[in-house]
Amino acid sequence: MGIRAAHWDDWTLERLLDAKAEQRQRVSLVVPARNEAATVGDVVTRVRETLMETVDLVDEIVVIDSDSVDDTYAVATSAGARVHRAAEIRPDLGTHPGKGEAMWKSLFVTTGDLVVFMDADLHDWDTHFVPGLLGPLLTDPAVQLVKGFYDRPGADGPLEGGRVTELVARPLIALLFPSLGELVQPLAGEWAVRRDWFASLSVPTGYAVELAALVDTVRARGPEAIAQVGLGTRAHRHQALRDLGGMATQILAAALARAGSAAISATGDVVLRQYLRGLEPLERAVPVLEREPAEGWL
Ligand SMILES: O=c1ccn([C@@H]2O[C@H](COP(=O)(O)OP(=O)(O)O[C@H]3O[C@H](CO)[C@@H](O)[C@H](O)[C@H]3O)[C@@H](O)[C@H]2O)c(=O)[nH]1
Ligand SMILES: O=C(O)[C@H](O)COP(=O)(O)O
Repeated sequence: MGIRAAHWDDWTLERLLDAKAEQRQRVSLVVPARNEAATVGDVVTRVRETLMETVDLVDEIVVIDSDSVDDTYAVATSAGARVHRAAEIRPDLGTHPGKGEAMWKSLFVTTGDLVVFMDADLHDWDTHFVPGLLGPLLTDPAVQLVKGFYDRPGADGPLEGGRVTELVARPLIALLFPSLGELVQPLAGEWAVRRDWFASLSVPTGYAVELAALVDTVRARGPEAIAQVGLGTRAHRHQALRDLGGMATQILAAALARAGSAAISATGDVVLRQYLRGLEPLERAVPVLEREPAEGWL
């Protein structure tokens, strides 16, 4: 059996609420956010109103403020989230920049048996993303990790949007991890996982957290431990191509480390040289560090 695919409305909300109550599962929504004051309030408010206050699907909404220098903390707090600064969570364990770091640290301040991750920069999305991602976890005990997928509309057709997906993640999967080849959006920031499983994984501190979790899950538990759920359409803020170079470097580092490359050290920074014009390089230090499984400290 390969990776199971489903659609978000394959389960009624009532069925998911019943399953959650029967299994006594708690659900945490975790939103890692760095400088997302413009959009994080909407994400928090809509999920709180529809899935926490109207029904009992989500037990807590936790925003992890990832070194923001804007009003992310205040906006998310006003919207009704519990907000933690990543650097202030378990300071004894040190602090690193990055999205994966924020997600790893979230394990120390959340209580959900099931953890749903959502990006904070969404501007075309809906609250059905959350029950959709919970569907396989609440109805199939073999599933450990659920990825969302969606159409990413763009001016030049459906491949537009997802530059790192098309140019880095899919080629890596084809070459090194073909059992993940059925995934429509392997890098989606909207995914859900059983707490115990995520806590058992090594977590890259940067943007490779998604690919690493997929590779480690399929290797340890097989494709039947992963499900993907169609969520409709999603649009987000786009990063500059130059910044995506850092993301691509992190994803390549995590993938090559898992392929056994001795050239990859999971401890330091990689220097990425980019050129705006002429021979003068713009150097950027890209962290490729990984956190050891959180379960050792929980
Ligand atoms: O240091 C950081 C950087 C980003 N974020 C947050 O992480 C989310 C996604 O970041 P973004 O820069 O918008 O990522 P994308 O360019 O959209 O990258 C896609 O691909 C990445 C690689 O798999 C995933 O991590 C992302 O979730 C997915 O949206 C947003 O809420 C950010 O605020 C942090 O919390 N800390
Ligand atoms: O999935 C990706 O490749 C990244 O999120 C970048 O997406 P974008 O090209 O739509 O900005």
